[in-house]
Amino acid sequence: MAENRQDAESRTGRRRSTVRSLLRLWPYARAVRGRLAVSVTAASLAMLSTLAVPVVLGRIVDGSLARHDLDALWPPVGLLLLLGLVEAALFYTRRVVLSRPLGRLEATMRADLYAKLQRLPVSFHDRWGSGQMLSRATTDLNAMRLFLAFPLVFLIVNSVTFLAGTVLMFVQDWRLALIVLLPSAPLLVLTRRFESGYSVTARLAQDQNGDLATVVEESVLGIRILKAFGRHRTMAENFRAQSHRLRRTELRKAHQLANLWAVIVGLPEIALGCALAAGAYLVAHDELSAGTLVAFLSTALALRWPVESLGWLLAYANESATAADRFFEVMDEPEPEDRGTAEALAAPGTPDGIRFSGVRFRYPDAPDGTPDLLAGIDLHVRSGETMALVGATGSGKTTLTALLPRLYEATGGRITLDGRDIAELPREKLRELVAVAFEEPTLFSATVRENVLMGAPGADERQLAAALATAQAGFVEKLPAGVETEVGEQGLSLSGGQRQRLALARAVVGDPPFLVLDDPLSALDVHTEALVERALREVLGSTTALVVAHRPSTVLLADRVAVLADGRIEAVGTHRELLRDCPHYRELMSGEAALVPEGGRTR
Ligand SMILES: Nc1ncnc2c1ncn2[C@@H]1O[C@H](COP(=O)(O)OP(=O)(O)OP(=O)(O)O)[C@@H](O)[C@H]1O
Repeated sequence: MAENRQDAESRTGRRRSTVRSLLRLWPYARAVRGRLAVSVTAASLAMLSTLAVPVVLGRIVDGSLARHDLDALWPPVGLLLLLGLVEAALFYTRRVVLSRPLGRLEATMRADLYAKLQRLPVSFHDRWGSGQMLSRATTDLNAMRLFLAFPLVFLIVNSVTFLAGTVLMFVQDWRLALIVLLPSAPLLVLTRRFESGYSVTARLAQDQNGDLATVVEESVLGIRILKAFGRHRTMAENFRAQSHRLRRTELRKAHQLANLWAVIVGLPEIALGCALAAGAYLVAHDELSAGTLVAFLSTALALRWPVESLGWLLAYANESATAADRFFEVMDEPEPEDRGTAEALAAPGTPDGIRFSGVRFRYPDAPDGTPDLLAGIDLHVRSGETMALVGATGSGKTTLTALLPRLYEATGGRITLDGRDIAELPREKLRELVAVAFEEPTLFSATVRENVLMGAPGADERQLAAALATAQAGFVEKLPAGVETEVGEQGLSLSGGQRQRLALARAVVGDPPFLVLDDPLSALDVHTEALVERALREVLGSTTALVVAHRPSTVLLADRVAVLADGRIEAVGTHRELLRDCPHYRELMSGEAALVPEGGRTR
């Protein structure tokens, strides 16, 4: 997380172009371009009708009012009323025409982001805090939708209005127009400077938002641990510190915006005051009619909104550009290339089981100079055999098993399943062949049926019942709604043993030919352990399996045992053989393993 924040801060230091970032939204915005055009046209016409009001006012002052002809007053007054109605109708159209398609656009972008997150490798998720993803999928997407709905339209409309108003002012009186436009040059310089400063702060705020979401998520998920260890206060302090940091950044944003706003509002007001004084002088000297002055000042006043709104439109555009950057940062992440082909799968396999040959692996963020975590693994799990994998804590057992379904890609060597190189199998097909149950049996907020069938979406009722029976998950029948009972985060809380048996059912429901189990008996009480063990014996009887084991009861489920040490397989044999011949194994099984240094063995 700390690393994430550092990343975020270093990213904020990078200069970027707001326009370029926003242009990246075009592939999505293209789908609503017709409606965007209608919205911009409607809003432009509405603003132009606002500008027509001063012209009519000028005519009233110089015409019917100057001549004291009240009858001639009604047509222009009626016109003013009509202009008001047209303006209201056009603004309504502008809003309505975009709301529905933009909702769809946001949903499409969110679906794309979600699909991308599913495709990205586990190593990506190792690096990024979940809150960063959460804030991208919610706040950032929302910011981009709002930008297309409002600021984008008004940046265009206000520019058109400003140009039209400027032309009108020059037509009315070029001298007064020059006075009013005098502050434009300093305003341009100022907004440019504001933009670069504000984009850095906006990026920082959005990243800090993501970090804060991660803290909230971790503390909600880990609430039991936090309470049990009395750490909730520390976590609350951590949260407070982070939210304080975010508050400071938000305040900095508000300051930057306030400074810009003061100038954006102040300078034109001064210019307008000067124009009024000059106009009054010209009228007094008969160089300008009173009606033209009224029309001019009304036009200048009508341009206040396009100029004053510039501040927050720029701020919004900046935040949306930052949101787009953060969105595309994820979308641009390279996906692991899948060299696998269907032909490789079609090739007849030999019943060779699982074979690791010279397999090497190191995590991308492993410190330079450290040896590879797996430094040449040679191991053969015969077809139909159960192989237990033991080793000191941190020796790389979980990592080795994660290479089989290609959750991580081996950095060297070759792994074959029944003679077929896993690198040549399409990843999706490979994962149908290799089922996995992890140490922490994760259940989703869904029914028991949905959780189990996640292992084989096409499986029928009979296979579901068989998988539950194999996993000794008879307790399901006693749940309030049987297999339809909601479990997981927002459902019924199950015991550790129950969760582990459902995870096992999920692993076996598709009758996978290869099974990987990461310490399936961890943290179970004696009674539950016996139940899960019985379930495991059933499961292991029909497949080729690699089982990470920490204790003798798990090891005894296996036909043979492989000992992992210093990145290599140190010994392979039956439990008895290894107890007799392998001192390291004896240490591991006798509980002396605690004395074994991380990743290696006692020397
Ligand atoms: N995602 C990761 N990124 C970087 N290093 C990692 C990652 N996951 C694990 N490691 C490191 O790799 C080493 C091996 O971890 P692994 O989980 O494979 O060990 P293990 O043998 O299964 O340990 P245990 O018996 O405690 O479960 C550890 O030093 C760990 O810190």
